[in-house]
Amino acid sequence: MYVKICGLSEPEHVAAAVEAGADAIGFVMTRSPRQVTPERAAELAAAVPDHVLTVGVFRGESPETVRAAALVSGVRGIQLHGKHPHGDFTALKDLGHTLIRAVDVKADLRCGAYDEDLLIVDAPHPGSGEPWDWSAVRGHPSGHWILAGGLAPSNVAEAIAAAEPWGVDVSSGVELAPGVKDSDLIRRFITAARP
Ligand SMILES: O=C(O)c1ccccc1NCC(=O)[C@H](O)[C@H](O)COP(=O)(O)O
Repeated sequence: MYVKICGLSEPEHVAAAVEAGADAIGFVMTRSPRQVTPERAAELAAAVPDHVLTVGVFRGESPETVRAAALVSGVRGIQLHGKHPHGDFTALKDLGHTLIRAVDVKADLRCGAYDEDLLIVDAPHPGSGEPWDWSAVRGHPSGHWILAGGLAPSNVAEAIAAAEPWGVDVSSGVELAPGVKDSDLIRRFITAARP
């Protein structure tokens, strides 16, 4: 089970996620309680070993803005939320980054339909921590797809059983308050996702 921990902003939580076995960690570089600047993301990403994918998270920015932030931060993955057209993915392809399309269940659920490498199927409000009917997506996405939205240590096993994803992604469920991560919750989430 591929596990991504999103919305990190402190070195201790980056270290906890890496040590606990996260496959990917996300730095939110769009409006959010978890927003970090590209420069701060660069500091955090510098401590991450190569086997863990560092991801910049964006929503609605132009490809030019995303490209600049990705290059300053040094992340190796780009996650686009919202109604980004296919052309935005095409415009970023030459970077060679792992491209991630993040959508809700009503979108095109074929991973690769927008030339992306990974697909995240999320709640309608990303980063809200709101659970949704994960079983509704079961059997619909194709390829490497990641379930997100309202996941937590207490429910991630249930969500995996309901949706049968390739991976899982969490933010609010490993926080004490919006934007305040907790190392113990990060460890518990990863253990629960990979029993
Ligand atoms: O985290 C945010 O605040 C955010 C804001 C704008 C776009 C995306 C955002 N987060 C993206 C993520 O990858 C979250 O991990 C994902 O939406 C799940 O969030 P949660 O329900 O809080 O676990």
